[in-house]
Amino acid sequence: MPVTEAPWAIEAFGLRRTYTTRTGFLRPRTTETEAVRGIDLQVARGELFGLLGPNGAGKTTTIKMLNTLLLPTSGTARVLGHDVACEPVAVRRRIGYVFGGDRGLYDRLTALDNLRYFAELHGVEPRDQRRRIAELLELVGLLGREKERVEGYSRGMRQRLHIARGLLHRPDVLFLDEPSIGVDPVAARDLRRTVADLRADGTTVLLTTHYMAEADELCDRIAVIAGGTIRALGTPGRLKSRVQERDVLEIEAYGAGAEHLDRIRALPGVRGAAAEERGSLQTLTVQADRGADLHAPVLAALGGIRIGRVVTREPTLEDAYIAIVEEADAGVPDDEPTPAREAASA
Ligand SMILES: Nc1ncnc2c1ncn2[C@@H]1O[C@H](COP(=O)(O)OP(=O)(O)OP(=O)(O)O)[C@@H](O)[C@H]1O
Repeated sequence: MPVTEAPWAIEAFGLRRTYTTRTGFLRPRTTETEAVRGIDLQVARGELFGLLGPNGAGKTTTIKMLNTLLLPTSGTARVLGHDVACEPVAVRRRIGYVFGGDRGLYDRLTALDNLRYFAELHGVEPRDQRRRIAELLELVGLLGREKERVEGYSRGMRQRLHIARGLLHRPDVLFLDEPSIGVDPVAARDLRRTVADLRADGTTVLLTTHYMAEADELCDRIAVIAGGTIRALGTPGRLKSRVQERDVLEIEAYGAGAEHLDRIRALPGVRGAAAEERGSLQTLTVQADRGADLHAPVLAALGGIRIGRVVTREPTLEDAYIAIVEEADAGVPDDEPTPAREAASA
């Protein structure tokens, strides 16, 4: 019988995961956290798919179920046609997993020795190792630096070495969990280029990131997860179209509190307001109906506090993301089409 390859690189249907934790010694208590509450997802072969969501949304839990590190509480998922729960070995053979941060490399070894060690661990044939490692060092831009100890590497270089490590066994699907965390902007740009090259080579990539510009630049499609469910799914353009009828007012402020944001949210024409803190400076982002001139009323709502730069700009993917997550927080029901719902309505 001819072997037919699955059309999708990744599929998930009704994927759920609940964590059970026990606390207390004398009076033990069990707490249940529903981290993922029914995710439906289909990622095409060769696609670069982004998972975005606030802290605790369930992104890492989803990735860990898809890459066989965690068993789903219910639902099913397949990678390249292999069921993650019933055929974990077949799945592991075809995937790579790269996570951000400092774990997973041997600092006292050179980059080359790290890659040799992991090549052995992944069962890369000894005669292929030298060529494969050279290819990967070239791909991630570390050729010429491979004989240096990793302890002297910058964060960006470490991340690129992590990616090389994850690709040693030529996986068809690569899970990249926050690769650019803590990496400076120039190194992050180099990393993005490496990720784009992977996609150009035909690798399917599932990427989680908190950097919207990164997701906008790289991803073919994005799913926004909040509270353990997918709240929006589509191309970056499609997600941005959700906020295209809006203007965004950006205000630098010093000392704005929750009461100021509430006052702004109550203004007619305002669709949402969020604040990002950087030291004593806050950047307030106010989304308003297009054409509603809110300059004066917003400044009045901030009466009494020091204001810096004020600009009106076009909405970005980040604004769409904020709008989606705020709707989720406000308990607005989500009406995203999912594979399961599409099949049900067909
Ligand atoms: N091992 C665990 N035991 C208990 N609860 C957990 C465990 N791991 C995660 N959680 C909880 O599950 C929820 C989802 O966590 P998860 O790490 O999947 O989110 P995330 O979207 O990856 O967040 P972040 O962006 O912060 O990495 C959170 O409420 C988290 O506290």
